[in-house]
Amino acid sequence: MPENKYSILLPTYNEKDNLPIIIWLIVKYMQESKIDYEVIVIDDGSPDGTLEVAKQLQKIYGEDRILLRPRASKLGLGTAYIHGIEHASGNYIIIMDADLSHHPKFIPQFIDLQKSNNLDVVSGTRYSGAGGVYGWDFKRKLISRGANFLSQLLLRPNASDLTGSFRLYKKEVLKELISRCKSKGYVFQMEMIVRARQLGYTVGEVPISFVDRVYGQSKLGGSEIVQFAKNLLILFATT
Ligand SMILES: Nc1nc2c(ncn2[C@@H]2O[C@H](COP(=O)(O)OP(=O)(O)O[C@H]3O[C@H](CO)[C@@H](O)[C@H](O)[C@@H]3O)[C@@H](O)[C@H]2O)c(=O)[nH]1
Repeated sequence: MPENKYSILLPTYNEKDNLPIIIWLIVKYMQESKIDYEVIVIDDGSPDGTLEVAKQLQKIYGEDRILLRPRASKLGLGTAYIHGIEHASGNYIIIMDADLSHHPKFIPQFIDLQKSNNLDVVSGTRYSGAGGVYGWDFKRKLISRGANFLSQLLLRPNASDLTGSFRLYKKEVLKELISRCKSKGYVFQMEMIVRARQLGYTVGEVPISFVDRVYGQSKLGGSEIVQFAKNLLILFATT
């Protein structure tokens, strides 16, 4: 049987300070665990020069390990994932934020859990077991908890962290889920898990520590929250 390969998708928008650290950590943990991998950076025309930094990192770690799949302008997180998957050569896809809130040390744990249970999806959870959130102010914690509570109530997905985005998928499963998901914005992450459950795919969870970014800014604003509430209700009505 051919060896497994893991394609790690890193969507970036203004992450020039975080990118060298996250990529260094990914390389470290993948090498230590002897896991075959590639990192795909999907930068959306970041004005801070993220792509130039990514090009330097490609020179350091090699073009077979660090792939650049930039787009000219900010087209959003959901379509960035789709763009990355189109270029992924791995049979497994790992999706994570590039801002250091998702620590690469959890990747081998995701892989171990997937392998030992042949799971279709492994989702990082901040709201179960040893999982947690560090560095958020009260308002941001309330938004995240509120969003999770509301979605648990409406969708009953049997998953403890619906809004998180640190996940591992079998590539074929991810492609099918994407083809069925209609949500845009932050609700997209949620719909992926809901659809996975509906289609009978197996979902496991790994508790993760989510640490708020030190460099740069979150792209979550008031309009995203309003959009989230609207899209959640649409998802509720259509599932
Ligand atoms: N290519 C691309 N990347 C983007 C874009 N918008 C954001 N990103 C990248 O996507 C990652 C997450 O973006 P943030 O803006 O830092 O996310 P957040 O508001 O902190 O939200 C996080 O938490 C949410 C809920 O807990 C999650 O739902 C969300 O996916 C993310 O993990 C970062 O790597 C960021 O650079 C975009 O339009 N295009």
